Amino acid sequence: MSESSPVGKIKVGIVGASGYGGVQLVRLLTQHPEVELVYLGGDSSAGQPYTDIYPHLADSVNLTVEAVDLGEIAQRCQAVFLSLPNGLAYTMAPTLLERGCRVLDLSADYRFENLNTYQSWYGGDRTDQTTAVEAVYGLPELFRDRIRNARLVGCPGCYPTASLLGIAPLLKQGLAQPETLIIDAKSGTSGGGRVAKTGMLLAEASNSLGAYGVARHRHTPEIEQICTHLASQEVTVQFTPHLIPMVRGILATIYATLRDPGLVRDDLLTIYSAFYRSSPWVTVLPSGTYPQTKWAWGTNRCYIGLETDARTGRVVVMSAIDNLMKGQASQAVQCFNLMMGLEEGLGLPTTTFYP
Ligand SMILES: NC(=O)C1=CN([C@@H]2O[C@H](COP(=O)(O)OP(=O)(O)OC[C@H]3O[C@@H](n4cnc5c(N)ncnc54)[C@H](OP(=O)(O)O)[C@@H]3O)[C@@H](O)[C@H]2O)C=CC1
Ligand SMILES: CC(=O)N[C@@H](CCC(=O)OP(=O)(O)O)C(=O)O
Repeated sequence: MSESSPVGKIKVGIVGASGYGGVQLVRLLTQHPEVELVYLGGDSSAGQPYTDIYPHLADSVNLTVEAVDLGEIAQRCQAVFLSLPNGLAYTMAPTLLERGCRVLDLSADYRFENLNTYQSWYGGDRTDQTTAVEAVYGLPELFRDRIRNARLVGCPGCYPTASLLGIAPLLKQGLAQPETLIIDAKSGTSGGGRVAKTGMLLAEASNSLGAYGVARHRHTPEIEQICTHLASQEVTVQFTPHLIPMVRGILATIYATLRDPGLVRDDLLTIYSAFYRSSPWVTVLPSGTYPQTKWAWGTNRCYIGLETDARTGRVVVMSAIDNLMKGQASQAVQCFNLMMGLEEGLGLPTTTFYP
């Protein structure tokens, strides 16, 4: 591993720099006051100057994408972000850790405590059990202290981030019946990544709305794993994702039956505000205000609003994030800040462009 640069900045690399996660990371890390971006890696883009892929970054970055060489990466970088399709990070992270790098994986490879769960949803042949057990789930609002001490962080999926931040106070404080949880979530098309897919063509996705992965989306076990941890009992959830014709953003609408049907909206808002008192990136909205995904665009924020329904005894929680930011890249930088002993919000955009 290389020493700190002369100016004392942390040398950082990104593998998967040409993708949507990669380009968010480039934007954030080139503006981060404690980071020197020294390495960009990829596969089909290897050999290309980065600004041939993203000309709008011509004034910010002067690097060429390189083929992945783990020894070379470890020599040049103190921390590495892996922004790759599922199933690749686990072939790279053990070597990078062994050679002294901190690793932040944006894929699903290091999100699961139990590798059997990973393999039954994602396939693959995992032999990195020792590495996987040391990984920390990168949701700072729930696991801040563990992330501070981690060498390897498995950053959450976009739907799990929106869902879990909306659900956490309900389960942690025993306010809702866990078995009644239903999550109805909508995502913009950038959630599918930059790789060409027919369903993401303008002609297919625009002016249309539909569910997919019903009762079998791979974010279900990820959400259930953390819900089980929060509730201290086995939790299953009904999770239905939808593709919505917008570029960025996720809105998760969460339904659950309250244990005490006498609880009203303002009681719950008080509890939510207290729960997130030390989490400045979660904004609990005032009574009667429900979040819009547009408010979170380009920021690391999660906006939460809620309502109770005395007729059904349910609470309805609405949670909005930018899938590429709090749902992916900026959350990874938030974790990086914690791992490196920096102020948690360093270099993270706080306010959206609007409208
Ligand atoms: N998009 C989203 O909203 C979210 C995505 N994620 C996760 O983050 C990860 C990245 O997603 P996203 O940015 O959307 O994906 P993209 O499809 O946009 O980008 C994938 C990147 O992986 C690189 N890559 C693919 N195969 C290899 C390989 N064998 N070796 C080196 N590089 C390779 C590609 O490089 P090249 O172009 O050079 O081939 C490309 O840069 C995924 O695991 C995704 O599930 C997590 C949360 C939210
Ligand atoms: C709209 C859309 O296609 N979204 C993606 C979510 C991508 C993501 O965050 O998934 P991982 O990080 O767990 O791979 C999907 O549903 O597969």
